[in-house]
Amino acid sequence: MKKILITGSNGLLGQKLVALLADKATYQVIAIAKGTNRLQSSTAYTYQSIDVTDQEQVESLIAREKPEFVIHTAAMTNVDQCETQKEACWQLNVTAVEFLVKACRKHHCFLVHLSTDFIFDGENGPYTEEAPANPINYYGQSKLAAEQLVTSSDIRWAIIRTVLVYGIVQDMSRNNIILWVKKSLEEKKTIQVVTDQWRTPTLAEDLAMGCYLIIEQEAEGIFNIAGKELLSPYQMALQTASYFHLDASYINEADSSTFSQPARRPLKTGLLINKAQQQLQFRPHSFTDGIAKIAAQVQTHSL
Ligand SMILES: NC(=O)C1=CN([C@@H]2O[C@H](COP(=O)(O)OP(=O)(O)OC[C@H]3O[C@@H](n4cnc5c(N)ncnc54)[C@H](OP(=O)(O)O)[C@@H]3O)[C@@H](O)[C@H]2O)C=CC1
Ligand SMILES: Cc1cn([C@H]2C[C@H](O)[C@@H](COP(=O)(O)OP(=O)(O)O[C@H]3O[C@@H](C)C(=O)[C@@H](O)[C@H]3O)O2)c(=O)[nH]c1=O
Repeated sequence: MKKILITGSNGLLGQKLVALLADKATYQVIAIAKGTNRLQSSTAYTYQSIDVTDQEQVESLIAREKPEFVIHTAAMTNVDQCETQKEACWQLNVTAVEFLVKACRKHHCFLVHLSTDFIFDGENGPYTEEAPANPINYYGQSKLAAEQLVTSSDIRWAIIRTVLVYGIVQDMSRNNIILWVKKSLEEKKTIQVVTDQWRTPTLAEDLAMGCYLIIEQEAEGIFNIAGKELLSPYQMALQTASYFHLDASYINEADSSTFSQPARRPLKTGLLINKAQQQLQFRPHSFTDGIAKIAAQVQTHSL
């Protein structure tokens, strides 16, 4: 039985990962998050409240548990908040990674680190794993700095880059496009949705599966794990309306330049997943099948 430690277990990916791995007889799961456990209770994993920005807590946790694998999902994922609270963003997105790398080095853990398409400037996506990074906002800068800490270390590591993750879990840390569009249209609220940004949206379950394939194969290096369709948020909104039979006339086309957000967003990102498809046999759902998967879960979660 292999011990696996998952940080950020209250988050969207964290909850999906614990659900996926706790069911496997070959893994012993330790879920880590700040504060109280928001996952449904189960005997198939243990939970510990740990602040990953506290070096002492990180070091003693890894020393005590000595996991074979650490999957690090915890991060400040509110891109505008990263822009306005730079110090807190750096602490969580970079300094915590430094603590984890040090502890993994000392205790010989394989680190799987989660990263993002926002390390790119969005000038010529979709991107391969080799494309040169050039972040245009602070969140992207922090995630790139964290990648550099991992890649320059001599531990065993994998970096998973992903894009616009959507899904549904208990007490969500952040909203995502499908839930936001669905709720807005149900409430007959008009929404402005951009036509000039491009992403390969990623179903949270597919991302969790990508993490699982990496640890199963102990695959080292950088892997793009994302959906297979390049879509604009406007197209995603239309598909969501159509799936749930909601009135799409509440969806207005918008241009990114009309938005006044603290953080700039890269226009055309998206990640190419050929490497993961070939090397890991990663097979993501289509966007429509992803919406269907959420629809089947909506009733069991309080939004
Ligand atoms: N969501 C997306 O669209 C994308 C995400 N990613 C990356 O994927 C990873 C997972 O993202 P996702 O699951 O969506 O993110 P979430 O925001 O859903 O989850 C992040 C979790 O980290 C927890 N956390 C915050 N601070 C600390 C801390 N000091 N110690 C321990 N845990 C903490 C949060 O807790 P709390 O809930 O209490 O705030 C939250 O549950 C991240 O690294 C992110 O950068 C990459 C591309 C796209
Ligand atoms: C709120 C809003 C968003 N959108 C679009 C823009 C954007 O492409 C998409 C999602 O918007 P958000 O502001 O929620 O998400 P955003 O912060 O752009 O999402 C990012 O999050 C971080 C964590 C990542 O790592 C990235 O991969 C990326 O997905 O929806 C609109 O068109 N209209 C709106 O009113």
